[in-house]
Amino acid sequence: MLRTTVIKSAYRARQLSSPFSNAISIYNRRSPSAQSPRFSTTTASKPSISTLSGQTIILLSAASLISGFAGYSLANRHDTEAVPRKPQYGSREDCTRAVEELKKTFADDEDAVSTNADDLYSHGFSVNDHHPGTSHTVVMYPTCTDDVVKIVKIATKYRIPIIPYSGGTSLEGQFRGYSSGGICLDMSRMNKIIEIHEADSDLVCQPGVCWSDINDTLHDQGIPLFFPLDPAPTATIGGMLSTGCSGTNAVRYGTGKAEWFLNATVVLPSGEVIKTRRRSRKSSAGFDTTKLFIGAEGTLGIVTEVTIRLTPVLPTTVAVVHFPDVRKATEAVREVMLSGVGIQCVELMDDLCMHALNKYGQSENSWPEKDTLLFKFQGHDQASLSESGRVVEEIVARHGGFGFKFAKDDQQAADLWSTRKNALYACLALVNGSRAWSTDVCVPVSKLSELVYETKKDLASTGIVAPIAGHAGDGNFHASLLIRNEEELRIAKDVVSRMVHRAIALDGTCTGEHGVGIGKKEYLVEELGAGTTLLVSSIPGSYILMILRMARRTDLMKVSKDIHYGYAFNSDHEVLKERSERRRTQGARDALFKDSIELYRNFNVQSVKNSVFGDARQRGSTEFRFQQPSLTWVPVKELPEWPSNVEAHPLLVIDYQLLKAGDETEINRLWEAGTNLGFWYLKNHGAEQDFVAMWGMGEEVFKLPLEEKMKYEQGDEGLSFGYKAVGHYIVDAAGNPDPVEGVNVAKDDALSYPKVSRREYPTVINELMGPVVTPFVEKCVDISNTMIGIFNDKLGLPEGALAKLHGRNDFSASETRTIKAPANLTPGKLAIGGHTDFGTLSLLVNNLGGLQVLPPGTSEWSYVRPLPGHMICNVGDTLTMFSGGLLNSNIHRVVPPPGSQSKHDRWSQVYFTRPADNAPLLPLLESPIISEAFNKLSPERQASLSPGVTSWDWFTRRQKNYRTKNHKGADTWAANRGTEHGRA
Ligand SMILES: O=C(O)CCC(=O)C(=O)O
Ligand SMILES: [Fe+2]
Repeated sequence: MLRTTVIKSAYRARQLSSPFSNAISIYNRRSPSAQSPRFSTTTASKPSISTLSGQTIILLSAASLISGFAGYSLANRHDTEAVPRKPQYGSREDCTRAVEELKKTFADDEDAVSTNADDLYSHGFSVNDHHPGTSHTVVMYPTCTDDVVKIVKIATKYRIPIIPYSGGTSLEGQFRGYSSGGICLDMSRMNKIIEIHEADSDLVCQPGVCWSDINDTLHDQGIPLFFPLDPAPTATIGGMLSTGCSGTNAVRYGTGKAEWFLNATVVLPSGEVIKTRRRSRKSSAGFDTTKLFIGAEGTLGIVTEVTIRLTPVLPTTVAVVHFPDVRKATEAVREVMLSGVGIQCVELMDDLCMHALNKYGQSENSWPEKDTLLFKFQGHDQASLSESGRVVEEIVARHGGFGFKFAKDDQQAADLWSTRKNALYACLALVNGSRAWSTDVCVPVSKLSELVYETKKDLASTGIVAPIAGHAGDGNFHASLLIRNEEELRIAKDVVSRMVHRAIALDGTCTGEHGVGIGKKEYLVEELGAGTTLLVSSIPGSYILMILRMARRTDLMKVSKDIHYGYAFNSDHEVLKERSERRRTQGARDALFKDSIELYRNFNVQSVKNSVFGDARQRGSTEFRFQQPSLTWVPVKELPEWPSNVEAHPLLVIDYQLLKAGDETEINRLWEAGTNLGFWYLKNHGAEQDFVAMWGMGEEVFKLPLEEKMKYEQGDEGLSFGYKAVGHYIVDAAGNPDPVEGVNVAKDDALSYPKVSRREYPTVINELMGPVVTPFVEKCVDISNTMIGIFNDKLGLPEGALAKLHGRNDFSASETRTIKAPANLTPGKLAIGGHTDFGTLSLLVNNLGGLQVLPPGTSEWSYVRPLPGHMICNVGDTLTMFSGGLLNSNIHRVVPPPGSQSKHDRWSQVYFTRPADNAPLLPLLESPIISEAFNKLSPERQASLSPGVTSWDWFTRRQKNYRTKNHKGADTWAANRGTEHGRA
C-alpha cells in the first residue's frame, strides 16, 4: 500500500512540474481539509460530488477471506457439490468490538465514524425499490485509500461484511445492510478529481465523484471533452464501474466496460492495494484485470481511484416521432441503426409514458399518447445533423412514424430531450400512493419489439400500471411497475419473473444496466449457466453479499431547510447534522427532483419553482404551489432538541424489514417488547411520509371554520369517526376537558372511498382520501397485519386465527387519528388522560415529545421520545384479551412536550387496528400457550380479560364515557376504563 502511494505521488509531482504536461490537479473546494499538501492545487474545481443517488459500488465481505471463498449467488444451483461455502460472519459481539476498534483508529477524525441511528438507517434502506432493507451497524466515511485499508483490515479481523456506499441509484436492492451487522463505507468524502490529462483524453478521480460533475468541470474549464456514460445524474464513478453502468449514450459509446475505465486502484479483502493497469490507452500485458472489477458489484474489492477515458464533445440535436404501436417503433429503430447515420441515443417511451408526461411532465408540449421514439443525432456541423435527420425521417415514415419533429435549435433540442429526462418521474406520479418497482432487461435489438409487445400484453392482463421507457437502440428497456400494496407486489414479482424468463429465452439478459443486486440473483444460473456462475464464484477472495445502497429521499426531506413542507426531526448529534447538511447539498438536485414528483403525485402540486430541473449550482429555496385543495404543510423548522436533562424510557427498536423477512431474532425481540412494556419502536417501515402527509390533511381540516367542522363531530353515542373539537373528551376522573383538536377517519371509509361506509367527512378529507388517507391506511393495515401474524404464531394459535378476527374488509372501529395539541399548554396539564388503547395494535408518529408510559410495577410516568424514522407501536386491550394477558396493553398519557419543545404545536398521527365489530372479546384458549398463561391469573384479572362483549360494544362503551357531555362524575371515568382492572 505504502509503496503504491509513494510511486503515485512521485509520479504526480513529476507531472505537475513538467513544462510539457498539461496535467491539472484539482481538488474539491468544499473539502479543503481533505486536500493533501503533496498535491498542490492549481485549479479549484466546481464541486464534483455525489452521495445520495448515484450508482452504488462495492460490497465486500471480509469474512470470505477467512472462509476461503464464497459464491456469487449460487442459491439456486442444483449441483450442490459445487456450491461454495457461505461466509461465516462475526457475531453481534464481534461487530461491537469492530466498531470500538474503528472508533479508536479514527479517533482524530470526528467525521469518519457514525453510529447514529438515522445515519445507519438511511444507508441501509431504500424507498425506491421493493426489497427489504436493514440498517448497518456503523457507517464509515473514509477520505483516502489508506483509510479504506484500515477499515478493511479491522473488518477482516472481526469477520464483518463491508457494504460500501457511494451514490445509490441502484434499483435491485444491492446496498442493504446485513442481518448480523455490517460496516457501511460511505465514499462521499472521496469525491475529488485528481488529475485531468487533456492531451491524453483521460482523467483520474476518486470513486465518489459524480459523472455529471466531471462533465460540468470539464465544460467550466473549457476542455472540449466529456465522459459519455450517463446513468442517473448523480451516479458516481465507483458505482458506475462496479455495476458496468450505461445510459442513453450507450448506442454511440458503449457501456461501462474497460474501454472507459482504463485502470482502477482497488483495496482487496486482505488490505492489499493493487492498481489494475497503467494509464496507457491500450495494453496487452496479461489479463484485463480492470474488467474483473467491472460489474462485480463490489464483491471483489473496494475501488478507491479510477482513470476514466474522455471523448470529444460534438454537436448534437434531437428529434421526436410517434408510432401506431411499439412493434413499428422498434422495427424503425433497427433500420435506423443499420443506416449508419450518426446516432448518439435512441430512446423509446410507450403510450403510457407519454400520457404521464402530458399529465405530470414539465414540457409545454402536449404529446400524442402513442409509442414514441426520441433520437439524439451527433455530427460535426449543422449540415451533417440535418442530413441525419432527413435520412431518419424517411426511414421512420416507412414504418408508420408520424409527427416527426426535428429540433430547430439548441434550445428546442434541450426541451425535447428534457421530455425523456422527466419521463421516469412523471411515470411515478401516475398512480396515487404507489411505489415503483423499476426493473430492466435487455435483448438483441431485433428481439426488442417481441419482448416489449409480449410484456405489455402480460402487464395489461394483471391490471398493474407499468409504463415502459428504454434505450431502444440497445434493446434495453425499463418497466416501472407501480404497486400500491402487498397483493400488487406479489403480482408484480410474477410479472417481472416472466419478463426476465422471456428476455433470457430471446438470448437476452435479466438486466441490461441495473445490475444483479438481490433482485436478479436467482436468474444468474439460468442466464449464464452453472459453469460460468461457478467460475465467477470461485475467483479466490470473491464475496457473496450483493447489497447495494441508495439514498432515502425522506432522509433529505427531513433535514432540508430548502423544502417548505414535511417536518423536521431533531438530532442531538452535531455530527449527523453536519453530514445531513453535506448530503443535502450533494444530493440536492436529484432528491429535490424526486421530492417534487412525489408532491405532484400526492398533492396536486401546480408548479415547482426552483432549480431542480435546472442548474445544480443554483440550488435556491424551493417553492411548491398547490392546486386545490391547498395544503399548508406543517412547516419545516428547527424544532427544539430533546432536553438533555429529561430522561426517556428506552424501547426496543424493531426492524420491520427483518420481521417481514422472518428473521427469528427480530421476531423474538418483537415478542419481548409486546410481552413486557407493550411499546416498541418500529423502523424501516417505509410509511414515514404517509404519517407526515396525514398531518397535512389534519391542518386542512383544523383550519376550517368551527361551524363547518362541527357538522362532522363524532357525537356522544360512542362513535369516534369524524371531527373532535377541543374540550370534548375528559382527561381525568374530575372530568377536566382536553385541550387537543382531532379528526378520525374510519378504515372502512378510507378503503371503500368514494363509497361511504361509516360516515361523511369534510370535503377536504374527501379530496385527500385518494392521495393521502387511503394510502396511509393501506400501509398501516399491511404493517399491522405483519405484526399480528407474528404474534399469532408466537402465541401458538392456529395459522391466521388472529388475522380472521381483523379482516381487512370486515367493518371495525379501526381508524386513523390525527391530533394537534397547541403550543404553550400549561405545564402539568394533560393533553390526553391516562388510558390503555381500545384495540389490538396502535401505530404512532409524533413530531415532539409528550407521550408518557407508566411502566409495569412503577408509579412514575416516563417519557417516550420520538425518534426520526421510527414509529412508536403499542399493544391495545383487545390483543391483551385475545392473548390471555400475555401481551401487555400498557397505560399511557400525553402531557405538554418537555422543555422548550412545549413552545410548539404537537402533532400526533395514530393508526388503530381494532377487531371486526362483531368479534367476541375473550382469550383464545384453543392455544395451549394462552390457556396456560391465563389459568395462572387471578380471578379478577381473568374477568377483566374476558368481557365477552363484542369488539364494537367494548369500543363504544369506552368511547362514550370519554365524552365530556356524558361525564356525570368519577364513575364515568371509571366506566371508560379498559383492561387496567385486576392488574397485579
Ligand atoms: O399522541 C400521542 O402520542 C398518543 C396518542 C394516544 O395515546 C392515543 O391517541 O391513544
Ligand atoms: Fe393511546
